[in-house]
Amino acid sequence: MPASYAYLGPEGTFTEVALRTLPETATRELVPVVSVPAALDAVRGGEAEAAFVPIENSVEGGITTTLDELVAGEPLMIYREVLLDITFALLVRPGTAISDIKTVTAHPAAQPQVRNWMKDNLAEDVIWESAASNADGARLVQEGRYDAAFAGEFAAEKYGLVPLVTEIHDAENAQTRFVLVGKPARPAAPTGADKTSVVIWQREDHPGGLMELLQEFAIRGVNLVLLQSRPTGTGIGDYCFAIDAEGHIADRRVAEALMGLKRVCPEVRFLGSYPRAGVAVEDVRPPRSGTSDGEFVAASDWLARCQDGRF
Ligand SMILES: O=C(O)C(=O)Cc1ccccc1
Repeated sequence: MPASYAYLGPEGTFTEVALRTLPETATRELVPVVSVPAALDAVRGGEAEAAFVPIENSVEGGITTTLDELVAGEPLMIYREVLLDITFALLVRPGTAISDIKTVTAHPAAQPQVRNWMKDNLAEDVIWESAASNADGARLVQEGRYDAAFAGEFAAEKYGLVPLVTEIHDAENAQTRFVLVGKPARPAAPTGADKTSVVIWQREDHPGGLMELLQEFAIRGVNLVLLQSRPTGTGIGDYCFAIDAEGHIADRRVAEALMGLKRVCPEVRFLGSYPRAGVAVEDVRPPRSGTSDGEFVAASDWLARCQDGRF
């Protein structure tokens, strides 16, 4: 049996479309599961080699279920990311007119991307209910549970539906980011256009606390591309921070920043270093003066010589 990747299903999700862009899926069995936690549990339980799940969208920010699952429980690591342009279609059973629509459904992350369109085009009292995924919403329309679903146009045929309206997106260029997650192992070698994800916990609430943590990146010239606070669940005001930084853990400036955080945070969870989707190596900004690998190595060599009295 080939190794399997579990993904947020059922068949026909944006997640599946994004997953199929990864060349290695040609040799994997792709298994749709009902939720993000189910996909990650399949990895934790050893039933799947990896899970593929949405993690961030350009309109609303983080997909909190995914972040919360990665923050807690048995550690997992991100190995790949995929960016997908998202535009919705309004899927209905054949014969449904727009004026017949009393109930609609989709994944909660779809709502902010279709809210204005709904206001302008559907009845004022239309009822929205969340589905486990956009394709699951389509399946529920097929079953007659709702009148319409926002989903990818490609999902229509699978569920015997028709796209009544296509190209629905309140924000131009809306994208969703998906990640391939597995059990911890050595990250792939740097490609030159990489990203490192970590979750950090603050020691205790104090003035400038977050700034002190961010400083570990800033002084080493490491650029951040995501900062998301999540409640730890231990009390009001207790937060951890999910951070994506440019660079790879094999880069000295990133490694030194992580060591700096490890010294001052009660917990640092390394979530992986992996190639950055949509960024070519030639587009990566060169390290700020004084933060290249060569400069870090030269500085530690110099220190060793001082400690030896060999200068
Ligand atoms: O993959 C899907 O279809 C999902 O349900 C997750 C999702 C939700 C909103 C935008 C992109 C992906």
